[in-house]
Amino acid sequence: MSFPVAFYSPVASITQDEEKARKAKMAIIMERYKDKVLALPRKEIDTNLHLCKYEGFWYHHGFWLHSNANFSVEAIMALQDEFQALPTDVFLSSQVKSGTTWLKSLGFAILNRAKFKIDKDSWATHPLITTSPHDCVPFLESESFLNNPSYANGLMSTHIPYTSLPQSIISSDCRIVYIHRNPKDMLISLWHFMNTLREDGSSPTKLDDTFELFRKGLTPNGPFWDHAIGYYKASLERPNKVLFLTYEKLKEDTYNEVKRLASFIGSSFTKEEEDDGSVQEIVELCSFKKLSEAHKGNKDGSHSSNGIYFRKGIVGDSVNYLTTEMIKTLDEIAKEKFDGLNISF
Ligand SMILES: Nc1ncnc2c1ncn2[C@@H]1O[C@H](COP(=O)(O)OS(=O)(=O)O)[C@@H](OP(=O)(O)O)[C@H]1O
Repeated sequence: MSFPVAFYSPVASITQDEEKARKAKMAIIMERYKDKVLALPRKEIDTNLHLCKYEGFWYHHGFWLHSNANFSVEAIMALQDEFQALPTDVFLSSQVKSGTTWLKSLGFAILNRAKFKIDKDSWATHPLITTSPHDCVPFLESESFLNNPSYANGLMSTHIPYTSLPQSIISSDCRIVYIHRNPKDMLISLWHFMNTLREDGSSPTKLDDTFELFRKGLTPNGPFWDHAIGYYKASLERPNKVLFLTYEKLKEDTYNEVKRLASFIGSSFTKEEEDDGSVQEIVELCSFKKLSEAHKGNKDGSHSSNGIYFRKGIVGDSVNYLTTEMIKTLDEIAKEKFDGLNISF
């Protein structure tokens, strides 16, 4: 399958000339980093998953070489060379399938609440509903961002590991918010997602196979554990700059975590807003229930793919799929990797 051209952009459609221009730009980036990428260790896992290892993490390579490689290692290299963060920027970071869509929704609703009202009567016209969380907050390393950096309105997201972020993000005063998720739930979410993307008629990936890859760290932006550790350590070293959230805590105490998030990104709720129900309205607007109702099953138009980001949205679903042996293996890896660190698994 291929994603719609403007998948991660707020532009529903682009002209043929614009399409030509963006392809030309991506071709330049591909060419610029060709030799560097060719020299990287590679794993051709199957027709849908070709990974290469860069700075300790695995990535897709090539923007159009593979069906779902909207992200690519070339993009990360280009960002490392060129991207300039502003001190006022906010970056929402995550591993895939760890709460990215939720965090994007919350960040966007919080920071834009003066522009896009969050009271129930305004929900129908809110961009999180009329477009999608992924349209509202672009991925830094996505093809559409690289082609349209003007989309960067101060709120961006990324799956890039902390240690590979463009230097200007690390050294500037911007804020980084990371969302971590229990690796077992993340794995099950990823497995379902990969099979949902598989529209080429091939048989679904077996859980055993995805488990094996995950265990070895062979998932896009993996190893999962190293990704979390990078941001966790950064949050300890620079607590005013990096906030480490977890999907589970956000589920358990959404109201207070949303307040904490707002305060961290410099947009605290006033006493008046708390009293008039604004926090609760954001919680509900960004809830799995509201967003999945708005996007799931919508198979028409330019946002046809948005439903794939909503499955169950619960904590602990992995116990319904993983064997006792698989759980034991993953817990042992986490225990060893997260030893001495207060990271949940
Ligand atoms: N608003 C909200 N609240 C709670 N949970 C939510 C929400 N939106 C998405 N989800 C669940 O998050 C999982 C998808 O993860 P990501 O958003 O990180 O996916 S992606 O990396 O952007 O593709 C996936 O988890 P699973 O249901 O376990 O598969 C989604 O259902």
